[in-house]
Parts: sequence; C-alpha cells; structure tokens
Amino acid sequence: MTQLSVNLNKIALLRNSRGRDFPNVVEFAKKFIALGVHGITVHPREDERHITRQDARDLAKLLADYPDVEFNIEGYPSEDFLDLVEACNPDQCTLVPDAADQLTSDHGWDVAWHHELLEMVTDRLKKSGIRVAAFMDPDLEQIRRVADTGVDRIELYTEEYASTYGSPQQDAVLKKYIEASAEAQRLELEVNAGHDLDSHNLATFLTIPGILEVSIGHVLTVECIEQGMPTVVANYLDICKESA
Ligand SMILES: CC(=O)[C@@H](O)[C@H](O)COP(=O)(O)O
Ligand SMILES: NCC(=O)COP(=O)(O)O
Repeated sequence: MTQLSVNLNKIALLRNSRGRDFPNVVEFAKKFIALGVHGITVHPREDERHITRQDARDLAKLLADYPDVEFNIEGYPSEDFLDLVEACNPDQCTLVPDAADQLTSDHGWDVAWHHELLEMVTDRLKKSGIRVAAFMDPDLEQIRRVADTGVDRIELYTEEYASTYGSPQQDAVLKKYIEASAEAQRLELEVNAGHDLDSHNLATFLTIPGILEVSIGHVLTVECIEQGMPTVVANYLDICKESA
C-alpha cells in the first residue's frame, strides 16, 4: 500500500495572506492526521512564501507525538535549510533542486553537476538518522547517476505525467515512469512520487509497482475546499490502498 503524505504548503499560503495565524498549520496537520493520512510534507522555501521555518519546527514538535505519522521536509539543501532539517529531525528529507525564485518545483536533479553536493548532504543527513530522497525526473541516466550518491529513495517528479493524463500521450509518458521506477528499484533505490497528482490521475499512476509514498498538496487542498476534508482524504486513502 502506498503511503499518503499531505503537503501543507497551501494551508500556509492561505495563512500568510491575512497576517494572522489563521488557518493554523498545526491544527490542519492534526485534522489530516485524525482523518488517517500517513504523513505530513512541507516545503519551506527561502522566501517563506508559504511554510515558514517556524511552521517546520512546530510540526516537528507536533509529530513527535505521532510516531506512526511520517514527517517529510522538502527543499534545496542550502546551509540554512540543512540546519532547519537537522533541528526538526524529520523521518525523511527530500532534496529538491529549486532556485529561490522558482514559482514551484519544476525539474529534478542534474546529478552530473550536483553529484558531490548530493553525496555530501546525504551523508550529513543520514548521520542524523534521516532518510534522504532525491527529487528526480523520470530520466534513466539521472537515476543511474543518483544511485551512488547514498540517497535512500528518489521522488519521481510527476508533473509531466499529470499534464498528459487523459491525452493521447498518456500511455507513452506513463511508460517512462514505469521504466524509471523499475530502474530505481533495480538499483535498490526506493521510490516516492509527487507534484500535481490528484484524485483523478492517482489511481492510474499507482498501477506502477513499488511506489512507497505519494506527497500531494496543491490539488488536494482545492478538492478539500470543494468536497470537504473527510471525503477527499478517504478517497485518496482508498486509492492508495489499491496501489500495485
Ligand atoms: C517538490 C514538489 O514538487 C512539491 O512538493 C513542492 O513542494 C511544491 O511547491 P509549492 O507548493 O511551493 O508549489
Ligand atoms: N512532493 C510533491 C508534494 O509534496 C506536493 O506537490 P503538489 O501536490 O502540491 O503538486
């Protein structure tokens, strides 16, 4: 069964839009946990446009009381980010090659350029007992290169899958992800996935064998506004239960 990790970035974005602590990110984490999600994901960006460093610390404190709920912190491994991750000590850190001015995450690592950085950061975080994942395109050559950096997992960047879902390109694109996931597992890398997954496209994606975790936030948040959190979370958990 694939684990569902809910990304709280957009709850924080709403909170930041009014200059007071409402909606409260920790309270929404509790609501999602009460509905049965397996994990909480946040992506504290340098400009704190949504999740702040304090949010991450507050969530770390909350999740210490929920040992069965995983905490995943995503971000670019700057010194400031790494200090925050070590202070929060999450179950997992997902390394994302985002520049500070990017609108959102839109590519995986180019390991040829960043091999040394990934190797050094991974070694540092694993010494704290943190599982390390690398945010990757479904690119076989990049996945082969990342295998010897020491990362435990990859997170497949699924925007291309989501944007072609339901189009004539769907099957060819899905095949790329099937092959990328299989190659990662052949190299003894575990596989997560995320970005633009939603309640319509997720079930087909989870026909790919061995997807351990999906992290979902943007569309899930909108679906919760439309349909209510209980209905939406129950639907995602049902889909995750049926994963290959
Ligand atoms: C890494 C990834 O694809 C997402 O987890 C990312 O956190 C999205 O960031 P925004 O919510 O800032 O678009
Ligand atoms: N790693 C993906 C994630 O955490 C959430 O991505 P999205 O669902 O907000 O696109």
